[in-house]
Amino acid sequence: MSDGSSLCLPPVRLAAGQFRLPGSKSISNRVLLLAALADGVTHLEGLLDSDDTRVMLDALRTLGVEVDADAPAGRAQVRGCGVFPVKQADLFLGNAGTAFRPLTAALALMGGDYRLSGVPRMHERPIGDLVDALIALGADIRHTGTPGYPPLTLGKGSISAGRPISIKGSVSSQFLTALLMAAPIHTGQQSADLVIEVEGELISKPYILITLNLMSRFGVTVRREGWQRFIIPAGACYRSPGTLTIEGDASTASYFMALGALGGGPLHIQGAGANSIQGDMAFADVVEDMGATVVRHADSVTVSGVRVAEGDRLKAFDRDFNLIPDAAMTAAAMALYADGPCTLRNIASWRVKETDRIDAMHAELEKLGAQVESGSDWLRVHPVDSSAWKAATIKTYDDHRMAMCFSLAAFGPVPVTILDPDCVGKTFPGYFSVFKDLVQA
Ligand SMILES: O=C(O)C1=C[C@@H](OP(=O)(O)O)[C@@H](O)[C@H](O)C1
Ligand SMILES: C=C(OP(=O)(O)O)C(=O)O
Repeated sequence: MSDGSSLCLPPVRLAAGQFRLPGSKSISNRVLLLAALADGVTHLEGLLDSDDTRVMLDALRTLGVEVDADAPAGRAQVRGCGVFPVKQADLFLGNAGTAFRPLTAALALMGGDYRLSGVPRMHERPIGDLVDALIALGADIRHTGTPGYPPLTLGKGSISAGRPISIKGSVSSQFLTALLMAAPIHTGQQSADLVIEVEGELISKPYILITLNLMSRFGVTVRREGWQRFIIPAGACYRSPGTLTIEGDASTASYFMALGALGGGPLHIQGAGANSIQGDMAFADVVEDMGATVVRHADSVTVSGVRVAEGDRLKAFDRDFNLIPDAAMTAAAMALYADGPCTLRNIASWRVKETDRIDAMHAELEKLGAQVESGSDWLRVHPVDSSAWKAATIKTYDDHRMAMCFSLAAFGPVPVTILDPDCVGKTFPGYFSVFKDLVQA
């Protein structure tokens, strides 16, 4: 069905079965960097094998870190080296925010001649708040293209962290994550604590909890005062935890929770559950509120639901999605089958991700026959009556989540064609083959 550049999905009615999630992108890229900075060898299990982890692995190897990876098996062995031995490198980081932002901070604190670049869209994704915070600390960073955006050129700098570092958190939580993860490069040699203060609003907070959890697994416990102040103790430095198993990706789980909710289920999703450290597991509450039945196990979730292809409807919602911006896109696609208009609020960060996701969602949902409204930080989707569905060709804007979300349109009565389905490779190259195994006409 796929000719490489498009994939036509015929209408489906049912979804059931079981499936193991690929490793979490957020955890994989964090632990690769933490392991590279730590003292000792770290054995990683369950590592995600995708575009985003590949650019991180390639960058670490280029920087002289010894990494022995069996990517398809999800295993890697990383020999940590504290400060990277290669002092001059040109790093290509694709469109991986979880590689670009933390590596910028780590390399800026280490000092060296580095150039960091990505795909054209990465050069439209802001990084100015992080760069300003690092420059205030004494780092030498220049924007070689548009001010405030990659590509970046890093130099030696002269780091002095006597005063609290201030970082804005209203554009991306990854800036605070980057400073937190890099901080021990500096604190390791200092006799004073390092204080990071968040200036103004902080979005996507659960990702900060992932960062703090993983830092503590590598021996660095950060003191947190609400969401305003983070204190990294003097002398803090990373130590390998030995072996670390990465849980399944909770954002990816959202597509399968949606499948169970729309296609009857039961759909048993293995690899992340009630014990997960990922905020996106809260998407289980969203599908439950829409009328699905969710059973939460320690590291799996089972979702059963209605059969929208037979005319059943999900309950409409009006909610704030700031804490789960990635899984929120899945809710926007599920809104096609709701019993009233669904409103997603507080999602301004969508505009600076893989594409402008508010505009992209708006345009593509309309092609299916939905009435859609949107504003600077919100989106409202009106459900589609079965007679109003249009067989559409969906643009995916090189955004893996657009492609995965729009597979859910296959529960409508007409075929849906997904352009460039391979863009799912950013986080889940095998998505469409698993999708086809779990659905039935
Ligand atoms: O830290 C992370 O792993 C992430 C943080 C979120 O970004 P923002 O903080 O920019 O919302 C999320 O959208 C991204 O996919 C992964
Ligand atoms: C926003 C995303 O990615 P990134 O880590 O590149 O920010 C995402 O995966 O939805």
